[in-house]
Parts: sequence; C-alpha cells; structure tokens
Amino acid sequence: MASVAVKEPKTAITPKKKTKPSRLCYTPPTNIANSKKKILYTRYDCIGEGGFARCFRVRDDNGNIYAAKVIAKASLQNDKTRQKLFGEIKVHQSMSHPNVVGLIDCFEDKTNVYLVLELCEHKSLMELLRKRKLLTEPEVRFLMLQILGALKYMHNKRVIHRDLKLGNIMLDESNNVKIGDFGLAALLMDDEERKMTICGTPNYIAPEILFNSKEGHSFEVDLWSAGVVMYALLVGKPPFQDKEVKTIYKKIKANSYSFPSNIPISSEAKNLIASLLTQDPSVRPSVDDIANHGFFHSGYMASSLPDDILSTQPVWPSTQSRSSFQRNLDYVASAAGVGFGKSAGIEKNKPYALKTDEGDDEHILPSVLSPRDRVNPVMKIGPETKPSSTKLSSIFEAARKTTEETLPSRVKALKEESRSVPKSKLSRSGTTDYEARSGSVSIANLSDNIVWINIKKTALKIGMGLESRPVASSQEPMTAKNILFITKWVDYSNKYGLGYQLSNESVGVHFNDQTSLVFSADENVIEYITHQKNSEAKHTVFSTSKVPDALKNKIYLLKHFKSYMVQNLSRAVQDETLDDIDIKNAGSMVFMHNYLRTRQAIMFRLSNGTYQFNFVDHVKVVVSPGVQGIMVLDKEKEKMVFTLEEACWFTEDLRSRLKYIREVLESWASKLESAR
Ligand SMILES: Nc1ncnc2c1ncn2[C@@H]1O[C@H](COP(=O)(O)OP(=O)(O)OP(=O)(O)O)[C@@H](O)[C@H]1O
Repeated sequence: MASVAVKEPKTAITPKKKTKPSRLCYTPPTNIANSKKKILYTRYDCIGEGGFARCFRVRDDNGNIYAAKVIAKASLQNDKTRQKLFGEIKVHQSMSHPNVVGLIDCFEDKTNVYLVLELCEHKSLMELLRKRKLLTEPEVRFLMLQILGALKYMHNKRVIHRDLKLGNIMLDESNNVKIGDFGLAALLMDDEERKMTICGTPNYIAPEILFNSKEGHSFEVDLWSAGVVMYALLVGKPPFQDKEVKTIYKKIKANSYSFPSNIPISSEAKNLIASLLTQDPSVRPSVDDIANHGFFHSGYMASSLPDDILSTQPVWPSTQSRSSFQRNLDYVASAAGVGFGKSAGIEKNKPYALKTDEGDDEHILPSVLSPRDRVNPVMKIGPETKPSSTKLSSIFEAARKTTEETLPSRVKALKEESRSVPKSKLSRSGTTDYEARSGSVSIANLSDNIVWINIKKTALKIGMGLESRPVASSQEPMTAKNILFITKWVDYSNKYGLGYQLSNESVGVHFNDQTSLVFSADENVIEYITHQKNSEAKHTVFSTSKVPDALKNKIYLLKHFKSYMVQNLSRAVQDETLDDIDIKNAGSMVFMHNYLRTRQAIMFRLSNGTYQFNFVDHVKVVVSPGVQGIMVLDKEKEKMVFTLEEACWFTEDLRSRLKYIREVLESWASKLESAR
C-alpha cells in the first residue's frame, strides 16, 4: 500500500495578494460573553489553527460544547477582509443541513469576532487520512454520499463552496461528514451567473477556474473538488499533487493523473473519479447523476462508520444481502438528502442580498449578522441491523426496547440539543431498521400542498408564540380532554408498518405500502385510507362484519397490532377510563397521516393536523390542530395543557422543545418544498 504524506497548502489562493492576516488572535479569556444574547461561553483548549483563525473548544451556560472559531479584529483592518468574513458568516448562517457544520452563534467583543460552531470531534478527513493513509471503498462510499448531500443542499441554495478539500470536510463524533469553512463560498444571484474570481486550493481547483477565466465558473467546480477528495481518500494523496504549484496546474490542465497499480481500486470507483474529473464542466455529472453511479450500487454499504475509523481500518463483511445494501443506502442517502433519480433543482426566487451596516469602528459585524437565534435540528431517519427473530411478539419487543430504552441513553439532555446539532448517536448500530422506512417513505409521499401549508402554519404559530407575538385564533382553546393523541405505538415497519392506539381508543396501522387502517374504539367500524401522492387521501369505511376480501390480511395484522399493544404496552398517560376522553373524539376516524424520526424524537402527524413529538427522554409534546393547545406529557405520564398565549410562562425546557418542534417542522416543510 502506498503511504504518502498528505499535504495541502493551508491558505487558499486568491486573485490578489494573499489575505493572510498579520497575526492570529491571542488566546481569548476564559469567559467569553455574547452580551447581546446574554450567553456566557467558557473557553477551553485550542483545537485547531488556520491561516486566519484559531479554534477553541467552548461550553455555553447550558453545558453544550462547541467549537469557537476566533478571528482577531486586528486581522480585519481592511474592507476586503471584513467583507470576506461577512460573506462567510452570511452564507454559513443560511445553511442548515446535517452534513454542514452548524453555525450556532456569532458575536464580537472588543478584540475578536467569534463564530460558535458545531463541534467536529473527529477533526477533518485530512487528519483521518494522515493516520490511516488510505480508506476502504465502503468508507468512501458513505462519506461521498454525505458530501454529495451537502453539495446538493448548498447548490440548491445557489451557494458554491469553492474550497472543498480534505481539511474542510470534518467529522462529528459519529463520523458523519460536516463540511465547514465558507470563507471562499459564493452565492449566485441567479442560475446564469458565473463567478470570475480565481480562488481555491491548488490541488483541488477545477480547470475552468484556472483556464477559462472569460466564461467564469459555477457549481460544477465543487464536483471537480469532490473528485479530487474521492481520489485522495482511495489513493492517499490528491491526483495532481506536486511540490510546485505550477506543476499542479499543468497537470490539472492536461488532466494528467493515474491510479497506482499497487492499490486495489474498483473499476466503479475509478470510473466515478474520472467522471468527476471531467475537464469540461458542462458535461461533468450532477450530484444526483453521481448518486446513481454504479459506485453507490455495488460493494458494501454501511449505514454508519465505526467509531474507531481514526485508528483502525474497518473490516467489512464480505457479503451483504441486496435488501441490507438497499436499506443502508436509502438511509444514508435520505438523511443526506441525495435523491436517486430526482433532479438537483436550484431554488427559485431566492435572491441574495448581503446587507451590511454602515462602518462602525467598534463593531466589525453588521447587526444583521449578530446575534442569531438559531436551532439546528437534524432530521435523521435511520435504520441499522435487522432483527433476528421473525416472531411477531419478539419483534415488537425489540421495537419497544429500541425506542423506550436504548434511545434515551444515546441522547443528551434536550436542553443541549435545542441550540446545537445534537450529538446523538441515534443512527448508530443497535437501533433497528424500523426507523428507516418511516422517514423516507413518508417524506416521499407527502408532497401535498395542504399538508405543506399546515406544517408551515404550525411552525409559524409556534415561532410567533415563542416570541410572544399575538397569535390569531378563532377557535376555543383546547383542554386535556379534547386533545387527541397517540397513547401507544409499535414500529414494525421493517415488515408491515407502524401500529398505534389513539387516546380515543381507536387503533390504526400505517402500512408500508402507504395505506392505513383504523379500527374504531367499539370495533364496529373500519376505515381504509390510501395515501396518494399529490392528491388527497382516499377513505373507504366498512362495518366490521362486511370487509372486502382484499383487506382481510391487513385487518388480520391490525388485530395483531391491537392485541399486542393492549397486552404489552403501557399507555402514554396515567390510566384513565374512556369516559375521561371527550366524546367529540370518540369514534371519529382520525388516523396517523405519517411519522418521522428525528434524532431526538419520533414525530407523528395525525390526519386532523395534530403533531405529536415523543422525545427520547419520554417526554411527549402534542401540538393540537391550529396550535389551539399544547399538551405536555411528562416522564411521570402527567398531562398539562397550555396555550401559546401562555408562552411567557413556559419553562426553558418546554421552550426548547417547542423550538425544536418548530425547526423540525420547518425543515420538513422545506424538504417537501424541494421535493415538489
Ligand atoms: N467546527 C469545528 N470543530 C472542530 N474543529 C474545527 C472546527 N472548525 C475548525 N476547526 C479546526 O480549526 C482549524 C482552523 O479553522 P479554519 O480552517 O476554519 O480556519 P481558517 O483560518 O478560516 O482556515 P483557512 O486557513 O483554511 O482559511 C481547522 O483546521 C480545524 O482543525
């Protein structure tokens, strides 16, 4: 195996003189305050240095740990460098993707500007490659999918990263990709705009940046760099590497690179690298073309990378069933947002304007950049191993075990997560693949306008309530009695679907084929719902004595789900009799429209517009239709109902949960929007 040191010039090249600052910041004080937001950060050790900034581990007053990138104001004396920093912050602020480093906060004091970032515990691919020399193809397959997901997301927002390289691709503690450093990113005003600036890092720079300065460049430059990254991960050094920058450029121009014969690399991998390193940007494949490439459909597909990849080369199983490959691929691709066959459209009507305040000696940051109240939840929809037993009851046991016991131990307290990308390892080994189906299937089939509007409105109302802005309401506030919610559920979606019991005692199953069955509490009525893409669900009602033969199997399963839940599961609330439930809900055939797993919760959306979040710490929050009432079921299964008008009395914990809910809904709505 070749063992070649990986080196890349630290500073990106820019058209004019190097913008390397005269000095990096001094070590900041132990206590750093965002005085506007009244957040105090405690500074710990220095975890990295760039040409422009130093990075320190910091902890906020809630105990969340982040990385603070600290830029000395002394190095921001000229307008160009300031504008560059504003640009970086502004672009970074607009990013919210699981594979992009989250920008949590941004503020300044007299000496420095601070960017508080999601902490990437496992450093960058540069460090990984330094230690490992080479990565295995399954690792590269996994990492490339996440890189492509992040690129697709950026490009949809008309952002070109322009400095994609090993050092800017970091890894979180679960070895998920986090792309950072938007210092050279460009935001295009429209799809036709071309960028003329020559910038990038020599080894990774696309030929059109260097040699086609008249026509400019666009999104394709990032795909070239992704090709360089992929080559480097498999070979151990970038394809055009040389001591002399001039020679690197000559090699890029001549497209002169080869694969060493002593490293076994599959023909699919070589072929993909070759297509990414296509000289002509107009024929370079799009992100989704690449995701459909044979490299992502052969070999071994992992659903996550082992913890110790930094020190140990993983040994992958020599065989993998087609279904396991596909399940893991779907999972990784859907979490990263890489579609198979879907086109990577550019978001329309999103003109960009960087507003800056007029010059102010004291304040480097325009007020539009600071402070920022930002939550960055991650939609994580994730499977893992297949349950070994096929017995219905034991699978149900496994499902409950996963959701009720395993998850909480993997997740930090919610207050930590609300302002950061959580450090949860929910997606890692030990979870079951029940989680996978739900998210991907549900999202794909919910591109319905009405649902989208409902999600948006709910998110908006929650946001307004939290900001104590008056929320228009024409309806009666809800009471605990008339809020309908899910009291029990069991996830068997690796085979059939997800079963649930509602607080009005009706029972339903959301089948994997996008149909639902609901059984009324008195067992006299059965309703069958087919969820159809882009149109309203179709409902058919039967009396229990007259069900069509075609539904007999599903009804059989529904009954199994019901008896399992009745016999094995406790209710989400303290025991109460049917009489306690408002009669308005009894017998109404509300059903679970869809469900979604995030890292911190499972969310159910009921057909009446109720959103229920069962958090991994067992607290449940039910947002009733139109946010007329918010019901909290605490760990002791006690119910409390609030209205948004009471938001100023909410505990920090409830505010955090509602912020999280709002962000999940917003993320979900934008996913639906981009799927339309
Ligand atoms: N979110 C993060 N989590 C952990 N470490 C980080 C994070 N962001 C940056 N670092 C570390 O800090 C170092 C400096 O950060 P960064 O590269 O962004 O600074 P820079 O001066 O803007 O870089 P450049 O020299 O490429 O312009 C990185 O090399 C990395 O080791």
